[in-house]
Amino acid sequence: MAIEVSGLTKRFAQKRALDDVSFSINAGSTIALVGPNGAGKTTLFSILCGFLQADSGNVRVFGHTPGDSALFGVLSALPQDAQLDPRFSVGKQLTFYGQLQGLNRREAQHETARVLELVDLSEQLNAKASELSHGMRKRICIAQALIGQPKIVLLDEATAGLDPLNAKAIRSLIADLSKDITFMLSSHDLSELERLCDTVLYLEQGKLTSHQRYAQNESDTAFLTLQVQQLTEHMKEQIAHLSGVKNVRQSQSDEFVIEYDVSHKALDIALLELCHHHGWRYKQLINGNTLENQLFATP
Ligand SMILES: Nc1ncnc2c1ncn2[C@@H]1O[C@H](COP(=O)(O)OP(=O)(O)OP(=O)(O)O)[C@@H](O)[C@H]1O
Repeated sequence: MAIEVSGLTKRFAQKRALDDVSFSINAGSTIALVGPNGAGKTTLFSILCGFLQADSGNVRVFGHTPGDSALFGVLSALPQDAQLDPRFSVGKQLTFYGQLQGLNRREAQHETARVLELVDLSEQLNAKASELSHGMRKRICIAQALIGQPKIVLLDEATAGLDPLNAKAIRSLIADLSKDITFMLSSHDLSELERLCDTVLYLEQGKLTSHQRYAQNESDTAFLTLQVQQLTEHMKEQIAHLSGVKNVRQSQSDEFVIEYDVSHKALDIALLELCHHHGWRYKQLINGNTLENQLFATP
């Protein structure tokens, strides 16, 4: 088990930042930590890293108490407000960080080259952090979190404020590395999380209100999400009449979530034919039920 948390509570004065939180995560999972501002995500990260002490409850990371020296180099984190020192070169800072992890100078330099290549910034080895763009600095901070080949990496808002290309580069890197590393990602970008993660922890006012494996389907039910340009009368009823459809729910003003029997594999085609037949203009047809719809479904 990568992470086991039971009855975790953390207070700041009267405020319960985490309130009796329990969950467990298998090694190899990619976990989304979701929740509104102030929900307790950063507090949870800080406790897992050993930066903050819990008031009560039990927390284990690969069987160890957070902060235990056995987790040195095993767990690493990118804090939300991670900063590089503007005065020193990227290479110097990453090498220093590697040495702090117990590598000798040569090993640390080698490791610096490896992680810079991972984030596609090898040419910036001698650049000072102050000379880099925001996106580059963020990628360097991610490189720093990967030094020493950790088994679990916590990334708090790794792609916040990045342009689409930089964000995509980081997502691909996480997807590539997730075969060997357990990632826990906090983000407000649900579409990003649903592409990367197989498990979702949803925190709200310090409470874990949802802990689900985001496997699209392990039952005989599948989902399609249809977004249309404009809703027309009886659209919902007409979709519901298609063979295999179990339920149709309007999730947004222009969106339906269609639950259907998984044996009706050609329902997507039938749906597109129905759109064509009625002249409905659709924006997109998504295979599955979006994370947003799963978390914020209105009954
Ligand atoms: N050092 C602190 N002192 C006092 N209160 C704190 C402290 N750190 C966090 N809190 C409070 O604990 C609650 C949880 O904060 P936390 O930063 O963990 O939320 P978050 O989910 O990470 O929010 P965001 O999405 O805005 O980053 C908030 O009400 C916050 O005000």
